[in-house]
Amino acid sequence: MDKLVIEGGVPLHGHVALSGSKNAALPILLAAILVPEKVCFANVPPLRDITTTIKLLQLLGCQVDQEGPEVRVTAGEGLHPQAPYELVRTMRASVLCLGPLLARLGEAEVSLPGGCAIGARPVDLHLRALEQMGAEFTLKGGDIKGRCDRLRGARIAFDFPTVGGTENVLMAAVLAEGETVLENAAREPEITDLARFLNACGARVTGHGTSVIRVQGVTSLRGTDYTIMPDRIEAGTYLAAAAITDGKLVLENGQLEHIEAVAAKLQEMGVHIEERPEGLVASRGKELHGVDVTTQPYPGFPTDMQAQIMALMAISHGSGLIKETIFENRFMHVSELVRLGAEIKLSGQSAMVRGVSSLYGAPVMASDLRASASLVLAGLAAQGRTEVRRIYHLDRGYVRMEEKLRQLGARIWRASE
Ligand SMILES: CC(=O)N[C@H]1[C@@H](OP(=O)(O)OP(=O)(O)OC[C@H]2O[C@@H](n3ccc(=O)[nH]c3=O)[C@H](O)[C@@H]2O)O[C@H](CO)[C@@H](O)[C@@H]1O
Ligand SMILES: C=C(OP(=O)(O)O)C(=O)O
Repeated sequence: MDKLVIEGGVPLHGHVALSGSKNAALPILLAAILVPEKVCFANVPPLRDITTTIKLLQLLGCQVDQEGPEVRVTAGEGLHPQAPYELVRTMRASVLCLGPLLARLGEAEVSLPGGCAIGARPVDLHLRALEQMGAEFTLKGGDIKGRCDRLRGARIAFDFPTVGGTENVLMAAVLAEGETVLENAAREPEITDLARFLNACGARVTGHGTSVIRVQGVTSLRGTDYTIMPDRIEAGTYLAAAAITDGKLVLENGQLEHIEAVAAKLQEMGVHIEERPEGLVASRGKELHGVDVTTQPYPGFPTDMQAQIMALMAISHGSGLIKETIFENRFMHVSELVRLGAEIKLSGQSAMVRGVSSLYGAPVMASDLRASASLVLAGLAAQGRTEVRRIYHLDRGYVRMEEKLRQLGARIWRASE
């Protein structure tokens, strides 16, 4: 197993190129199941989750080839409807093949993903919405088995603006008969990216980016070329890296409009962020201050940035309260940040962070993807040596993070345990 070793205390400087978005690429690659012709994707981030998705597409009968960030998928004849547990358990996003398989084949057999370190992560809202469109489900041996004739359009009002649920239903609706209206739909930029891809294939989706999405079903989709959007969570993480090390970074292809809530909180803390032609420029102001943060669905502050802003608050002046409202167990990084000298008190879904003047290197354990990123950030700021173990979590979502950081001046390397 690999670990990252960090000698902290070096301010980061330079340009960093953002990779394609993991959370956009995963559903969009699976949406290719809907398209019988070849689809050519660019800017696909070379990540462990992408490799898993490609394996899944191949198991489902798609032809896939990959050259770096370019991935070509053909979902021709002879598709299979089964997504096995071995793959689904390693990547929750696998459940997003349910909507496309039902729409394309009229059947799907996808293992129930189960929970993960950050929470239970149920899919009841996905299933209920697909049932409204005519699908029938049974659960046997841990597998969801779904069947339908051609799905029919429906008016679906989500109880909560679920990101995965909106994606699954949106993909199912593009080939359904008639109109589907999704109310209280998720508004995340990754949903917009998915809708744009589907429209490029001939789908008729409007309203994406708002909470009411309308889909006029069509009978088939055609192949296209599509470039995945840049990763806004990677962007937020590097903004935090500039601030926590007291450096100055230019995030090439960073888009402020996708991370306004994050930028606003960082600015409130004292970070300078500017949008320039060369990218987003971030540097620390004179002094950083703690702020209160509550995670919310987009356009609110993203849960995927909660751990990283906590690391930054750990070395800011004053205190701040962080409330996590999306996942019930997304505070696993707290005890590890405390090992580095942070002062954080947990109470239910809230964490009170009292800034300290410095952190001190220590061995720490990553429990999930963004927790890993927060420990790397803290390690970059800490005095002495930090070792972050179990970084397979980090590799699920950050492209060559240690190489990118090293190019910015960080003393960080990968070693095996
Ligand atoms: C709203 C939100 O911030 N969603 C995040 C969530 O998406 P992801 O798609 O994983 O999760 P959802 O948006 O669906 O879930 C958000 C909340 O709804 C609940 N829920 C969801 C589906 C369902 O069928 N039943 C149900 O009860 C979940 O338990 C959770 O509390 O994790 C991703 C990875 O960290 C993030 O990129 C998304 O931004
Ligand atoms: C937890 C995350 O991803 P996933 O939904 O793939 O687990 C994330 O992107 O922060």
